[in-house]
Amino acid sequence: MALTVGLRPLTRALLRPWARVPGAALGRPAAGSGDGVRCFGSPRVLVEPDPAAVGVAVMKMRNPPVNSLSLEFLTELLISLEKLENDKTFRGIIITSDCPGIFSAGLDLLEMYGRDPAHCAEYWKAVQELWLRVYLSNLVVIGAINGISPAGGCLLSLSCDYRVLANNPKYAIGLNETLLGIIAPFWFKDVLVNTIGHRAAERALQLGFLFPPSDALQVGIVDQVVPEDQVQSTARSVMAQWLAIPDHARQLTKNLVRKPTADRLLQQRDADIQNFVRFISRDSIQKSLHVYLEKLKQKKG
Ligand SMILES: CCCC/C=C\CC(=O)SCCNC(=O)CCNC(=O)[C@H](O)C(C)(C)COP(=O)(O)OP(=O)(O)OC[C@H]1O[C@@H](n2cnc3c(N)ncnc32)[C@H](O)[C@@H]1OP(=O)(O)O
Repeated sequence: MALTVGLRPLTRALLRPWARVPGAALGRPAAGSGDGVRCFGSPRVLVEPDPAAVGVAVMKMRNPPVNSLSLEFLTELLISLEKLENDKTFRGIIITSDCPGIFSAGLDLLEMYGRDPAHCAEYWKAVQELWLRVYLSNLVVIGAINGISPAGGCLLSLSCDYRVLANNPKYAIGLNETLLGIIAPFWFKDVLVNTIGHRAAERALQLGFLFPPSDALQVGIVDQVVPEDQVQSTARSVMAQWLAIPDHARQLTKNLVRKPTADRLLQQRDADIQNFVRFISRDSIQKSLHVYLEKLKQKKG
């Protein structure tokens, strides 16, 4: 899949420090790992082969405190995913979090608040890019959702082929954009509609529902809810089932199902960026973000 990234300077800047992280150089055996065992990643994205499953990589997101999807973090995720996609050793990835109780807090509000239009445009391009990369991946992508997953975190989860959520009432998942006074873009909406159906998506989106595990399972925004200590093992068993299907048949079928949705964005990426920049730059939207950020701060104090 040839995707235009437009992130090259940042990508290059990010690649350099990796070489300085012992055992973290992409595609090279890690220090302390056995010969030929690939263990790679970046400061915020830990990627390791699953020791219990051949051809499976576990990608752990580690951008504390809440795995918010900053531009740097998105870029690291993109690079890791691209490397995995190109590494014929791997047929599947399990995406999970290294931040206790939080899968991902979604898009980084500080990338959208008080920023100039050029920054917002670059940021949105990276958000689009991550979605396309995960959604259209040739690999089997399983989400092992071990924490709360609002908005952009939910989109990332919805882009996986299968979602396993830990059964903890704090771990809600959903597209809660309206609660922030912002609007989920059409492609977020499309993915939700594809997953839970039109009527359920209509309610969930307008009301900004964050579904706790039992409701999430009932509405179908996740495929399975399991005790917290079984999330990884369940993801692994599900992966085995998906990997039992010949890759070419599964990949072409995935493409058949997902391409029309992806194409809707691919056909209007620039317009989508411009819409985002126009929308997010409005005074009223900046005020809403300010209020929401203040609420997050006050919650603490
Ligand atoms: C047209 C626009 C389309 C946009 C589409 C998608 C939008 C999004 O994805 S917007 C992001 C939506 N996310 C949320 O609503 C989640 C917000 N966060 C929370 O509810 C809580 O932080 C969370 C439940 C995830 C974790 O709670 P706690 O463990 O109690 O942590 P804190 O709330 O104290 O947060 C720690 C620290 O992180 C900052 N934070 C949290 N979320 C974000 C975020 N999404 N972006 C940037 N920063 C975030 C929070 O403010 C705290 O910062 P400090 O006070 O500086 O420590």
